[in-house]
Amino acid sequence: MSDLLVTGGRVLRPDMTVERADVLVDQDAGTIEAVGDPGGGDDELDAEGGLIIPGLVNAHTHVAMTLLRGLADDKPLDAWLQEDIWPVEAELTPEDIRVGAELGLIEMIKSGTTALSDMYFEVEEIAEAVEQAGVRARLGYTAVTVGKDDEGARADLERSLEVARELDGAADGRIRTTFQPHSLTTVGEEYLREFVPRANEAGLATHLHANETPEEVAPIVEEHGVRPLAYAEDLGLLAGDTYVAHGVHVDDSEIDLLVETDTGVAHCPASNMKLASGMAPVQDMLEAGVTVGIGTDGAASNNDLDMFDEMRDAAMLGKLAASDASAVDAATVVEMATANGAELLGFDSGRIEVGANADLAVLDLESPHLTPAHDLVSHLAYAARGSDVRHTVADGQVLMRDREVTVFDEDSVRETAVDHADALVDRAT
Ligand SMILES: N[C@@H](CCSC[C@H]1O[C@@H](n2cnc3c(=O)[nH]cnc32)[C@H](O)[C@@H]1O)C(=O)O
Ligand SMILES: [Zn+2]
Repeated sequence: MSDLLVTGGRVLRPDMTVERADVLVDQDAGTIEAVGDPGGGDDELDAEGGLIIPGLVNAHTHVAMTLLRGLADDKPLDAWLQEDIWPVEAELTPEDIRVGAELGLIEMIKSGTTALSDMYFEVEEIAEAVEQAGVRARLGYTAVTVGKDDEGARADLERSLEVARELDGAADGRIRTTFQPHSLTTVGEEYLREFVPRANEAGLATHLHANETPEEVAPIVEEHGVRPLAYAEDLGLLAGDTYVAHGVHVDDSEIDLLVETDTGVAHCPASNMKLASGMAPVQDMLEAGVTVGIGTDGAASNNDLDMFDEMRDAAMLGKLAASDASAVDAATVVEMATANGAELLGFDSGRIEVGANADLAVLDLESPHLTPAHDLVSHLAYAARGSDVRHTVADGQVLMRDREVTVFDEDSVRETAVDHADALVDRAT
């Protein structure tokens, strides 16, 4: 048996208290063996002057979109997707997606993220990158039917079912999957009526974009006479193990539906601000009992994958949306980015506790911007940055030690990514 002792630091416990403790990791089982003063350990990680926190969970992203970072900014969702993003994505090769995913995963590991929920295509490439990265992921193939003929539309949805079935449990169980209709407006009703019941019968979890912009809500209300999530429920989309990305424009009846159907929300504050999509009623959803996690969305609408940024954005935007400075407080955003995200993704992670998955990060506290340390939970939400992470561990394995990523050759991935991004833009323009 091999053990890893994370030693000399303080630990953030599930009840949001901080105590001085070491964490002993069972590397074979990939779980936390002891918290306190267990001693031992075949290997050690120095957490002196640091804080051990659960690895952050990015509940909604498109990890390979790192190659499109900074390519098209300052536009609303529809124009951004149709005029800029989709034409370039049409030129993406499997190799592009592989290196884009590797780059994104390196960025995540370097900012303390140990699990992600991803929506994209060429998912086999993303799965291989995730396997190498050592993190956990919910992956899937995203189906779009608008602009496709019947054959193309069906093939896309079949692919989404097939990928969800085939990749589930890959990478020793670190990879789980979801069925992924892109959204309620980009997949036609006839297709949703046919394929959603099939996904439910196969016991697949479902992840889709919903209620992101007013422009997406209006046509659904016009055509079906009901709010988008009522339409989704009618389609059977909320019957299974489902979570929706965004959930910005949800009314009280839809919040009730989310609670009744136990449907979670991946809140993406930076993307919602950047595309001017709107302000999600996060405090209302949390008070009603909805499980709300936090996601960065893709790097082209953020423009980074740093979950510390995202926690701060979630707190700030949540207060503004509620016109209440006490809304979406520091402890709440930390819980959203850890335990809630893990619950959405279905991983036994997101907390430093004996028996839980050994997914954790060690944060360096000895920096001017984290001094003094009146309240470390406040620092996590409002002052810390991804670059403060010293070590990252997932499934008991060290993915970054003293800021050195151990699972990829960072420089080589960065160089390859630049070449692929340049060639991609040349092809697309
Ligand atoms: N199979 C599809 C690919 C869809 S992947 C998932 C898509 O979601 C897009 N995307 C990224 N961010 C957002 C968002 O905030 N809302 C909706 N779509 C987004 C992303 O660019 C990508 O095209 C096809 O053939 O077009
Ligand atoms: Zn998205």
